[in-house]
Amino acid sequence: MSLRKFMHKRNKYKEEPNFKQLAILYPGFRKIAVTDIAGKVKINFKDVESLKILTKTLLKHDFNLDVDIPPNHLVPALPLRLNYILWIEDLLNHCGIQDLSTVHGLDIGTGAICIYPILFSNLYKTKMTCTDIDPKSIISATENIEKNNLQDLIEVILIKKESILKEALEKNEKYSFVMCNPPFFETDKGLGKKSKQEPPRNAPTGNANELEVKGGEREFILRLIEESLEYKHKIKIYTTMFGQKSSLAFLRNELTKKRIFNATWTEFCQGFTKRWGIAWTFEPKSELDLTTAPVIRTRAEVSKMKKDKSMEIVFPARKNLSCLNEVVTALKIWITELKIKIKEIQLADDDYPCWACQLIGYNDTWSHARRKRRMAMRQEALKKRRVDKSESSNEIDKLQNDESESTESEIKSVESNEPLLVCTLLVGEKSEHVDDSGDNDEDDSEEDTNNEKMLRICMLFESGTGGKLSLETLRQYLVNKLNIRDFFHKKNPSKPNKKKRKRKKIKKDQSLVVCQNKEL
Ligand SMILES: C[S@@+](CC[C@H](N)C(=O)[O-])C[C@H]1O[C@@H](n2cnc3c(N)ncnc32)[C@H](O)[C@@H]1O
Repeated sequence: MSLRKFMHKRNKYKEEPNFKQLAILYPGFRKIAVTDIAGKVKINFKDVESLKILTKTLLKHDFNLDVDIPPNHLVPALPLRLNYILWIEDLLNHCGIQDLSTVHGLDIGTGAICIYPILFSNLYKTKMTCTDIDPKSIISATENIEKNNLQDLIEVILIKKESILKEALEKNEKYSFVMCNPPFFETDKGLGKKSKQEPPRNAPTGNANELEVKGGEREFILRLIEESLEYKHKIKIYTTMFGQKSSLAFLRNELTKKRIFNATWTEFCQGFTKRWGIAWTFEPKSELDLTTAPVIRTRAEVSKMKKDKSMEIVFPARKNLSCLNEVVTALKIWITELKIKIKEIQLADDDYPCWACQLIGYNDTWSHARRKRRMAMRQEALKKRRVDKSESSNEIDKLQNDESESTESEIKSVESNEPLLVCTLLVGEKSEHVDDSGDNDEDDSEEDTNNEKMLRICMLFESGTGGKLSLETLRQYLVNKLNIRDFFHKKNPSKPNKKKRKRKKIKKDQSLVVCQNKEL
């Protein structure tokens, strides 16, 4: 499946480049262009030379940049590079920086074209410093910078392998962001491993120095995280890209282990490849909250959530909750009342209308909500009555003791600065829908009898000190708010509700006593 529709919304390559126009305008491109029997102009993506000319032509046509790509070096695919750049722009905007000409960025492992710095300075006049350990890449990068007259904005540093950030931070005290496209593969395994997989759609480019590193991308990024702990606020936003899906969970886990909670991740989707990005900061959340920054997460996430039936609420549409919009509006009100942060997620899923967000709760405002409400009402009533001074002061003391007990455990989680619950919420109308895997989504349609319109809220636990239990209690809270307990009990008549079970138990106990009395 093409991932083009999940590209960043401002990525100009969301629309396929017009190859016919490029062939007319650029003789170099014309040489590699072929016209198929339907009259469509194409190029051979399995040919390295064609890829090189495509990148050079697009840089000229879309950015007025002239570059040389030395032989046997990585040919940067522009849609991915732009996706990463636009995400960084989003993160900077999110922390209040709208004018990117005022910031200074750092690009680790810039490569022979110096692709990220030349695009950043071309697009936004951003000041960039870039590093690499490969002297040949540094020479070529410098030539490309000078060719485009960008030497006032970009400085290049040849660094030693040992440290990732040290030398760049010796040159400049502070950076607004750091970006990095590290070598993906483990030394001596990378290129070999690649050949065992399905043949790549595009010709592989790049040499072992560019693509391989000891320990692979994980080791490299772990080193970057370690070093970030040393330099902390010297860089406002730390980011990196990576190429293996399995690294996502690993790296997020590593950040959590190192108690770096102000972090986020995104997907970069282009053509038929997906890459991932993570970002973290040591700034206080009051100034820069990355957990609420814009991200792109595609349907794989959505499908996963839809398959996880354990944490979902399915209920029939009804007055005031008759469609997706009404449910989302109600949820937003209830969740805001609970002082849970809502971070909307852009899903870019045109086929399945749904709304998704990440919820971040620091305080358990949803457990025992009824008890808390009752307690508040009693306290209010007591204050009003003020009849017997001694009696009421005793009772008020008792209530205050009760309250302080219940809030103490909550305060602990608030003070720890670590969220109690981070979860993803996906809300949609439960309609006939075939997902990516080809599974029909109506497999479990036991609940939607009588052709009633059904709505669905899926909840996926991400992290938090409260564990999955806190998600379950939040689910219970929403079930109560939606007032759909009766619907559940109608569906499962064999399982009476709590009140009925209690009544049944009392009846049973009473009849037992009667029997015992009779026996006596
Ligand atoms: C995958 S290439 C990325 C090139 C370019 N940034 C791009 O996206 O097309 C990785 C680059 O990192 C460089 N590199 C490897 N180890 C490094 C280190 N410790 N510090 C800086 N650069 C490093 C390599 O020489 C190579 O140019």
